[in-house]
Amino acid sequence: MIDRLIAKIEKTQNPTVVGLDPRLSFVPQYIKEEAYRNYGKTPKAAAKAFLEFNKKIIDGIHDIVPAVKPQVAMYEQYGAEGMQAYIDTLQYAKEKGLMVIGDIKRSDITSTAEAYADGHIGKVKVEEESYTVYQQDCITLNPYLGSDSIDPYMEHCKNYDKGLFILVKTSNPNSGEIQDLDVGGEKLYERVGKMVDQWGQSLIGKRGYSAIGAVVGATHPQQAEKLRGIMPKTYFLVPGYGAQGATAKDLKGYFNQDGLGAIINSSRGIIAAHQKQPYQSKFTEKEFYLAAREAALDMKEDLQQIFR
Ligand SMILES: O=c1ccn([C@@H]2O[C@H](COP(=O)(O)O)[C@@H](O)[C@H]2O)c(=O)[nH]1
Repeated sequence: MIDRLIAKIEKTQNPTVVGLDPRLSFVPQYIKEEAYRNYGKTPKAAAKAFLEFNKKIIDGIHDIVPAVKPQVAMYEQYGAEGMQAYIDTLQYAKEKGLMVIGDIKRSDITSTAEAYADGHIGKVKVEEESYTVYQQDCITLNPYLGSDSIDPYMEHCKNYDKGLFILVKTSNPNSGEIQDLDVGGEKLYERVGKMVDQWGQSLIGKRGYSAIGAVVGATHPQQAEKLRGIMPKTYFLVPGYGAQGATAKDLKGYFNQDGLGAIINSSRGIIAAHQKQPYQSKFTEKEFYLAAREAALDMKEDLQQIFR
């Protein structure tokens, strides 16, 4: 998985992942009106509107970014119909050649983790038949339950060429309440970083990076620099650029000398660009996907300064 991701980053010359975190307030009126006409103002209508919205966004960006990161919470809140929109979004993104990072942040005891792993990055069996339900190349996990909670996913990474991004230092303002605690002379996030690096050693790809990556928020550049030193073979998934305030200037320390090692996420900053300047003045509401494309190209150019 990690070699495929690196190949896509190199092909697009763009270490960006577009977060597919739809909200009804982002969806243009014409899409919502059609959904409400067909299904009333129901969770089903919201889900149908999300799928239509996502497909247009994917059409707008699929050739200029390597990956998308659908955030499951946005879909799950609408129940079964929402999850169908999630599943259909994954499939459409894969059809368009994108790598897919499912932001599902799961964590549980081994026997339950096996079910999550089968469903999300493996296959589920119904008697002698087996099915791929969620078309994801990698998923996010919470490491709080320890290594036995991660093991089932590691097996599937090996068997199905999949990957993980494990929470190490999250972007939210209060992440330090737990992640910065002192544990025997080091910070908890450093200890977790070392553990993730260790877990990843058996899954190093041809390019020298592991299929077991880490989530490291763009809003914590000092901590990221420490982690970069602690875990040189671990790819970082970096949320926090754009809507959460981080800029390209904060991001140099997230990358290795080879120009690889990090992929930067922006969700609201791209998919809701049509509601913000300068894009709002340039594009009509119906052209929201063109606004997203331009915002993604602007982000690509912004990130170039890291490598100059
Ligand atoms: O530490 C973390 C881990 C995950 N996220 C997720 O990334 C996106 C960020 O969205 P923006 O609109 O670009 O702020 C969202 O899905 C979060 O759940 C994170 O922000 N920080």
